[in-house]
Amino acid sequence: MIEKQIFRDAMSCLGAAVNIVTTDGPAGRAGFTASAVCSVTDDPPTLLVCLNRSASVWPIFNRNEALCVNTLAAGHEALSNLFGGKTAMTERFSAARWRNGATGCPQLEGAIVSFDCRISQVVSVGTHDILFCELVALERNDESHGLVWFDRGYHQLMRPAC
Ligand SMILES: NC(=O)c1ccc[n+]([C@@H]2O[C@H](COP(=O)([O-])OP(=O)(O)OC[C@H]3O[C@@H](n4cnc5c(N)ncnc54)[C@H](O)[C@@H]3O)[C@@H](O)[C@H]2O)c1
Ligand SMILES: Cc1cc2c(cc1C)N(C[C@H](O)[C@H](O)[C@H](O)COP(=O)(O)O)c1[nH]c(=O)[nH]c(=O)c1N2
Repeated sequence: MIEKQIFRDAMSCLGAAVNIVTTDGPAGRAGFTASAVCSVTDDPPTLLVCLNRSASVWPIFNRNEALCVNTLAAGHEALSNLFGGKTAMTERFSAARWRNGATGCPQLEGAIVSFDCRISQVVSVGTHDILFCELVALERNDESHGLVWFDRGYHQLMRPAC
């Protein structure tokens, strides 16, 4: 069996977009930073998000049946740290501007793209739940530069034309 630390060190070699995943609904509002997000199928358009069941936000996502994946732009590093740390939910949300999407989940103003989704299926694997998320609506912002989590740090990605 490969040790956990060896696995994490190897996974740190995979660059990934950084996202703030939000929810709102009967259990209230919550959000956390996630790099474990990817496309599953385009028919129906579906993403997946991996959420640690020990996270404080887990019961809230588990009860609400919707979420929004807000992909962060260059300049969002501090916001990402806030949603990735042990900070109070009011402090996390007061650090940025939000609007409500079609599902009622908070959409981050200035996100590169926001995927507003209904959670269609949940599969538990080890410590995490895989949330399969069917797209309801999306909002794009084609002007901002990108942000990637690679080698345990943030890296800005510039658009070619800028
Ligand atoms: N998938 C995740 O749950 C995940 C992903 C990235 C970061 N994080 C958390 O953010 C913090 C900082 O992470 P880091 O990248 O600086 O260093 P790290 O050594 O904790 O993680 C390195 C890489 O391993 C993977 N990873 C980390 N924790 C994991 C987990 N519990 N389950 C599955 N994969 C995991 C991720 O790809 C991560 O980028 C840590 O607390 C980490 O647990 C969690
Ligand atoms: C860059 C980066 C990327 C991720 C994370 C952190 C950071 C900094 N975290 C951890 C997650 O954001 C963190 O556990 C919670 O925000 C902490 O919440 P509580 O303090 O338990 O509310 C995280 N957690 C998770 O379950 N899935 C993920 O994909 C990621 N990815």
